[in-house]
Amino acid sequence: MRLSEVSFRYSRRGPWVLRDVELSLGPGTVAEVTGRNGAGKSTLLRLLAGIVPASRGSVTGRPAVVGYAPDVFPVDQPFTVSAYLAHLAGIRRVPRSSGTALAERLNATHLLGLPLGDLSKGSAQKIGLIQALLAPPGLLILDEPFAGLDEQTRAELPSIIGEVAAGGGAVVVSDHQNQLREFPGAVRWLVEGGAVSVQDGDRPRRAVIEVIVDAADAAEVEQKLRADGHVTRRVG
Ligand SMILES: Nc1ncnc2c1ncn2[C@@H]1O[C@H](COP(=O)(O)OP(=O)(O)OP(=O)(O)O)[C@@H](O)[C@H]1O
Repeated sequence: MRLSEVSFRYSRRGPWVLRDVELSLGPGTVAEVTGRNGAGKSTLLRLLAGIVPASRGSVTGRPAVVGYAPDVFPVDQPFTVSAYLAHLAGIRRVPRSSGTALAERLNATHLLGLPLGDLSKGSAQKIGLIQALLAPPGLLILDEPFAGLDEQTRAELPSIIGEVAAGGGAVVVSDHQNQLREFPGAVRWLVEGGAVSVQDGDRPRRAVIEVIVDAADAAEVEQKLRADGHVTRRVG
């Protein structure tokens, strides 16, 4: 996917939020978007997701399936969580069980029967994340996903991001707390003064190794690897 000379403003006479942005995003790339409050991180994410069109320039090569979790998930919809996820599963042509499986993984099964309007901010954030992951995304965009989440879900997020990337999806995460700083292979985009600069840093390249362990030890090994900052994924 490529952004060429992209500029954006919210209204015809409004101030430019982003100017002449040049970015490319390959399959399996994880990009962390940083910048001060109001710099334009959410705007850049909306442009990438296709929620808003570029005012000037072009956005090309956007993958067909985009999962987008906004910074504030809109809960003013008259559905229960499970009806909402089932409805979306239908639209995205994935089994209804996808939502339930993700709810289990993200410790959200207790939310399934609740009306969307009754969700707390953190719970709404979780459902926003689940809906973004319902169909395996070619592009996953997470706007400040760490902000409202509980500790357990927060700890799970790097693995989820790693899995999407390992499957060839690109992932863009805005994160002003730099929680992905240590994420192996992530690139950093700094939004500042309307420009987006790619921060190279000395990040090690990512490598994937397969480790086969006794099933009985799997949870313990996984926990140790994660504690050491590695991204793990159960296969089979
Ligand atoms: N819907 C909108 N209409 C008009 N201006 C907007 C809109 N959304 C954001 N802006 C303006 O665009 C600029 C960039 O906002 P944006 O939300 O993209 O920044 P951000 O870096 O994500 O900030 P934060 O870290 O506070 O979420 C700000 O000046 C903001 O006021």
